[in-house]
Amino acid sequence: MKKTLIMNGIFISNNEAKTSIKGCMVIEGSQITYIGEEIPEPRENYDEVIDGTNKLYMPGLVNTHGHAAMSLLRGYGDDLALQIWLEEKMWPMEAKFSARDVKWGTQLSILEMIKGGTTTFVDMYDHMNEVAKSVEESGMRGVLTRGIIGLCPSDVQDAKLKEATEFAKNWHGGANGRITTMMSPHAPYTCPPDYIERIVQVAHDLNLPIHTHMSETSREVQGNVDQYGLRPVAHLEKHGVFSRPTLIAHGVHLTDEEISILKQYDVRISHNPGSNLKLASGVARVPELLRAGVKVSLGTDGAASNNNLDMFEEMRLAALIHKGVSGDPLAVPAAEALLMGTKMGAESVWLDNVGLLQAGMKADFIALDIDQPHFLPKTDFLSHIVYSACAKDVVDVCVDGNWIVRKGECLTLDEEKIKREFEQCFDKLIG
Ligand SMILES: CSC[C@H]1O[C@@H](n2cnc3c(O)ncnc32)[C@H](O)[C@@H]1O
Ligand SMILES: [Zn+2]
Repeated sequence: MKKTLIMNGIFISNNEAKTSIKGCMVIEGSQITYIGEEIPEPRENYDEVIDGTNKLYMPGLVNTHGHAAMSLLRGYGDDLALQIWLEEKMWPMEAKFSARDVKWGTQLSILEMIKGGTTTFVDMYDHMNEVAKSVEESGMRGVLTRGIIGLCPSDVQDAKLKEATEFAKNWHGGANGRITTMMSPHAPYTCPPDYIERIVQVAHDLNLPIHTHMSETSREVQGNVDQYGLRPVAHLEKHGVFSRPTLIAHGVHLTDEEISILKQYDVRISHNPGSNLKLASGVARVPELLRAGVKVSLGTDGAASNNNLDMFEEMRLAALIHKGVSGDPLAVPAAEALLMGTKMGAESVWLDNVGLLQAGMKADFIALDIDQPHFLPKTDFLSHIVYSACAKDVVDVCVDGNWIVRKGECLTLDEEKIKREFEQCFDKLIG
């Protein structure tokens, strides 16, 4: 088993008294086995010794909601509200997407994500075999799910459910355990109740979690009340969704009572501040959710509603917007925002062994080049990560003990080829 020593680095630690330590980290196979100030064994005992001078090591970022292939729609349909954006812009274009489009759109997003420090991402889309194969090739982690929109004839509903089931079954535990799967009714407004119940039944049969969009806009909430006489939380509860472990994307419009129901069921919320701001959906009640003990993580959503996949930006937005809205500077402190982007993100997708630099955890970590003006003074690196850093600062990325980015270059995917193929797909789509 390969044994690597990284020395002279600064490491973000989970020790509350000391948020970073100057020292070294040891990786054996796919695991972190040591982190501390001293070198635990003589240097000759290691297969690889890395000088971490001027590097800040931190856990890889976990993006808990997105649609990677939507990079093909970046900059298309800007400045619209969700429902019009979906119905008039996204869905008509997505109807033209082939498996090849999803492959190259996804690979472009994977490149953007891993070069920017994201080591795990959640993806809800169509043509998911292409996404899974791309994750496998890239070396990163993926929590993948075929998103199901049920506004279609019953034979099409049946076919989509079958495809989602086969995908979830075939890929759960795939890519050496780096891929896990979920079942996904797209949203309460796109899946009739009986269809939601059938999807929940499959999640029970396969022992898998559910991932869905919910309570993203006030229009959605009102529409649910008008159509079903219930707000989305009560509606999904009634149709059994929360009987499975559940990850909700957005959860912007929630009452106090709904927050306590979500807590009771241990439902997790993927907060997507960039997308919520861009689509004018509102600002999620993150401080209240956190105070109630709900697990809140961060997602970018797709590149068409963000318009990048930079998780540093989401951490910064999460730390800033809730201060602005509440008038409370402690609404989301920097340390909480970092946890949301790392450990809470991992826990939100039921990965308990990633998201922290600690012995016994998986070696999913990134290094930032801190020999740059915006990392001075060398005082509080946790603060610098949340308030000052960005995706471009990432130089090295390791997932499951394997380097997938070194010196800013992706080692697993062919960047030039991906850009070429992506542009060909795009030209064909608009041609
Ligand atoms: C069926 S695959 C996923 C589906 O979701 C759409 N989508 C992208 N962003 C959002 C969002 O913020 N709310 C709801 N739905 C969204 C995407 O266009 C795909 O059709
Ligand atoms: Zn989404």
